[in-house]
Amino acid sequence: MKYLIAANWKMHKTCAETLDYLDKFLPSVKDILNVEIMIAPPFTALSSASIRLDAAKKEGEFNVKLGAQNMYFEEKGAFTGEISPIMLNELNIDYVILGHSERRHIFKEKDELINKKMYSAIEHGIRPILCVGETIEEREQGITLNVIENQIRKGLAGIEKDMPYIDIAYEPVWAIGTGKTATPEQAEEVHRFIRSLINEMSKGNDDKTRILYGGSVKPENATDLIKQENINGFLVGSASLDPEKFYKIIINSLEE
Ligand SMILES: O=C(CO)COP(=O)(O)O
Repeated sequence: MKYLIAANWKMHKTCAETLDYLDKFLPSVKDILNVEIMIAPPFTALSSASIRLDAAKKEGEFNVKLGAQNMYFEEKGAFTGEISPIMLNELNIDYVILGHSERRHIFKEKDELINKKMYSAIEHGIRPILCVGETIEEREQGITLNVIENQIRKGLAGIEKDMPYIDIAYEPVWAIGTGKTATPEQAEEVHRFIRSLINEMSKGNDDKTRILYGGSVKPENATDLIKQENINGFLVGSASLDPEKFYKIIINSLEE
C-alpha cells in the first residue's frame, strides 16, 4: 500500500495563488513515486488546478492527485451553494474529504449526512477520506475510542464492503490548527484501534484503506509520526500552504 500525504488547504488560496503554488511545488516532487500526494484546494481553484495537473501528467510519470474538500450527495437539483459528484468527475477529481471536523462542528454535519456523501462518492468513483476525531472534552472524559467507533460505524454504515475504495483520517479536534500535535503514541493508540475496527467491519478486506493522521503535522514531527505502525500517511492543514514545508513533510515521511 502506497502511503498518502494529502494537503487540505481549507479556505485558503485564490486561483492565481494555487497556480503559483503548483509551479513551485510540482517540479520538486516529480520524481517521488513511492508515495501518493494529494492537494485539495478550494472549489474555485479546482478547475485551474486540474488543467495544470493534466499538463504536468503529460510531461511524464507523476504522482500528484487532486481532491475536493467536500461535496453534496445528490447529482443535481435545487441545493443552493452545493457541489455535486458529477461536477467533480468532470474535473478529474480523485479524492473528496468528508466529515472534516470543521464541517461537523461549524456547519453541523451529522454522521447520517456524511454517510450519504460517502456512499455517493464511491458510486461516482471518487475516493472518500472519512475524517473522524474527538474533542478535548471527550478525550478528558476517557471516551475517545467510543467517539471514534461511533463516527466510523455510522459513517461507513452499508458500505463496509467498499473498504478498498475508502481512506480514513484521524484528526483529534484539539490538535487541528492549534499547534498541539498528538504524540506518536497517542496517535498510534487510536490508529491501531481504527485498523482493528475496519478489519472487523470489512471482514479482513481493509488492506487498501490508509489511516491518515491530521492535526498540526509539520516537517519537524512527520518522521516520528510516520514511524508508527498504523499511521499510513497524513492530512496536512496549515503547513501544506507553503510548498516548501509540504515538500519537507513528504521527504521526512519517506525517510522511514
Ligand atoms: O484539519 C487538518 C487537516 O484536514 C489539520 O489542520 P492543521 O494541520 O492546520 O492542524
